[in-house]
Amino acid sequence: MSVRVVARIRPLLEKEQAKDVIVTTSQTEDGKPVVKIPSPRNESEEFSFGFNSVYGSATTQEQLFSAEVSPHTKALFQGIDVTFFAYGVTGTGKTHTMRGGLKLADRGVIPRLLSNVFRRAKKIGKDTTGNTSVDVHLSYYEIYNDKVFDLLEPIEKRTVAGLPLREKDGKTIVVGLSERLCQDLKDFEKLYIEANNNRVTASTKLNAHSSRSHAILRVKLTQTTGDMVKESVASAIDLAGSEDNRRTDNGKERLVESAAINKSLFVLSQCIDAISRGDKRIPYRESKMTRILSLGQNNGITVMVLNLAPLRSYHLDTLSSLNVSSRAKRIEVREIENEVVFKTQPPRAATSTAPGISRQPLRPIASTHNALAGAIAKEKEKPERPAKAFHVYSDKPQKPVTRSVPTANTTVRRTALKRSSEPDHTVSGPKTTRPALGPKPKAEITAADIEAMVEKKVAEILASRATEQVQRQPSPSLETEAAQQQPVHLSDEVQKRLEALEKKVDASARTGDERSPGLRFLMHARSAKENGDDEAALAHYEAALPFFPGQSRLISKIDKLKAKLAAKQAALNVDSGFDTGEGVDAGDELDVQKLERLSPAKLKPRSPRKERKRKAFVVREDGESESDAGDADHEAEEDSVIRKRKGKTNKHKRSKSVPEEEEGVSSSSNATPAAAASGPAEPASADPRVGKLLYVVNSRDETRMRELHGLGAKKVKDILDYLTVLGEGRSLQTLAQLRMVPGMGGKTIERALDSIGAC
Ligand SMILES: Nc1ncnc2c1ncn2[C@@H]1O[C@H](COP(=O)(O)OP(=O)(O)OP(=O)(O)O)[C@@H](O)[C@H]1O
Repeated sequence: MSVRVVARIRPLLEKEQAKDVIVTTSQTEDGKPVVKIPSPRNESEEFSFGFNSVYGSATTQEQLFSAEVSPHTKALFQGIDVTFFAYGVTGTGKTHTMRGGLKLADRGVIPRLLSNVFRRAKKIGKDTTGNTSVDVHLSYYEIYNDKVFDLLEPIEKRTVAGLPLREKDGKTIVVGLSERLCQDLKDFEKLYIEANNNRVTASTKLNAHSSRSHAILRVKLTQTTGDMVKESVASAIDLAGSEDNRRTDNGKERLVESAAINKSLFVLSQCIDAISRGDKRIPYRESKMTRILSLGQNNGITVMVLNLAPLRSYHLDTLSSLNVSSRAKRIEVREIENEVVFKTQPPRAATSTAPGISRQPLRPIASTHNALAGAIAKEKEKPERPAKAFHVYSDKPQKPVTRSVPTANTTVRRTALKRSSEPDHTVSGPKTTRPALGPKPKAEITAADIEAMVEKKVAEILASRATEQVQRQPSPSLETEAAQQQPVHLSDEVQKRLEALEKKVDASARTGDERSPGLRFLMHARSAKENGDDEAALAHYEAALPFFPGQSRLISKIDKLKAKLAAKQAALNVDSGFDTGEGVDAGDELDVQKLERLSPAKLKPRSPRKERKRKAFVVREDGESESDAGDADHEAEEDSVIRKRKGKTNKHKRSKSVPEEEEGVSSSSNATPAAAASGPAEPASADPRVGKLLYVVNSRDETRMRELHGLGAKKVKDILDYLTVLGEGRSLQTLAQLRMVPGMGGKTIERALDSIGAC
């Protein structure tokens, strides 16, 4: 079964006006529900995105619950895990959907679900005249700035690092998470209200109670009949909203949070993309949220609610979330009942008797059954039933099952995956042994920490893509590989620009300019853009925004890239034929020709002549002339940031050290990216070792690089980082280029060449 994806459009709020509504609901001719939204470039064109269900602004909480949640409580009691999560831009109604208001009619999915669970549990007890008992345990935690905090514990107990995650028996575990027994709805409400007070919220202009963290509620049901114990979990997740910092007027701290939130959502969209493409490697591990959500790895039922605001002011963000969520429909999950476990000796022994139930953190199930999603067209083979792999649960030494289950006399019949009843002896000591955090833990998370985290994640994603690309290629012998390799050339001009920018960033970091991380992001963004990787460029520009709040050129670049990617995605949807009736509707007003005009990666190959012409004259899809105007302006902005700082801190040195750098940049502003990318190549070296060395480097294969003399872990990492900045599919062509990598001096290269020669 696929992830069920439903869209919910919120009503207009006070002060919002009907004339600004651009998102509407509709149906295809064969009755499939769609959300419609105009193209940001041409209002007369409309995109249609299909979902399993679409709920308009008049939908009540009761209606949504009855249609999307209530039917799954039966499955939950059958032992199937269920996950509901709300996704969408900030202020679109995720918290309203999940939590809702205090009035009875306004209550959201979570209180209604609990109410259902208790009612059903009571009925089961009655129907079985007490033979079956149902225990309900609650865990509630948040992921704030990529750290996990227990919401059922007082804030003073939080540690700086938050709770660690661990993989165990195919599940992602939050180590040390507390669990509370709830007898009835009143118990739950008390706990839930208290916990929500702990949740990190802050005011923003857009939404007075905007949630700054992802909140995950875990409801564990333990049904005991005689010596049989069945356990299942309902997870209800209210994701933090991606947000547009222009509209929120965020302060610096909020901007840093925002970068972390946007990044984790970016990683989620990367996971969805990777799954729907059928990639082997899904980047779950790049963020805690995706690791916990394990979308597509979890067995059971998953319902994603896409919350939408109907307004024009959300246009691009809405389009982007429609794109992501419409792809999520392709994710396959398995509805597998959890195993019944019989009361027995300590479950740890049971686990040790169950061979083969160990998690392969990144691939196992996703790469098998969700390879299906992307490969639906490729092959219809049924993958093997996987070891069960999901859930968000606590492995804290246990109360629930172990407490109520005798520890002798009975045996385990099946593979015991009674994870939450397993005492975890490997878990480190109780949380109180960790250094307690002061009342304001947020103060300890610096902008630099977040910046490093964000940068690392983006770099990792890009690096993993690159690695994957290398892995996909067959691996012929070194000689033939080196000979066959056709590196993409970056001209001297482009190299100079990147080098100059890099110097500026370093200089800015040395003098402690707090915007230096932002400059670094800009550099990475430009590099990605040069290389045609718009997604990476967008991610880096967005990461840079908090450091240059309100900068119009940067904002405009982000908008243009978003529009470009949205159009590109829409074009791909149509092109692949996948989304007929779902996603962009090929039968609608859009046609391939129109999309082609919108799409940056034109669908049809051009003749070389046309291509040359295009490079010379064409206006890029993002609205910038392919001549230098756009980049030059932007560069000027970056330069001005640096010049201002230099003016302040280093005036007297400027005349000596700056000209070379500035010359590099200003001359580069005259170079068009297209022209630069097609500039003349440097002559190839006559020394055959050079080709081999460059081949090994460009393979991005860490192990092979480490085999060369002089390339230790740090240097290899520097090379990989440099290649990441260079972009996917790009490579170093000359030793001169290799020398630009930090730490790759002449001696190092000589040693590496010698070792190549020796092998
Ligand atoms: N279906 C709805 N009916 C009535 N009001 C709604 C609905 N959906 C959202 N709202 C209102 O819209 C505002 C924003 O909603 P909410 O706080 O749930 O957004 P959110 O997506 O959770 O935002 P964030 O990501 O910032 O937490 C709130 O005032 C909420 O009451």
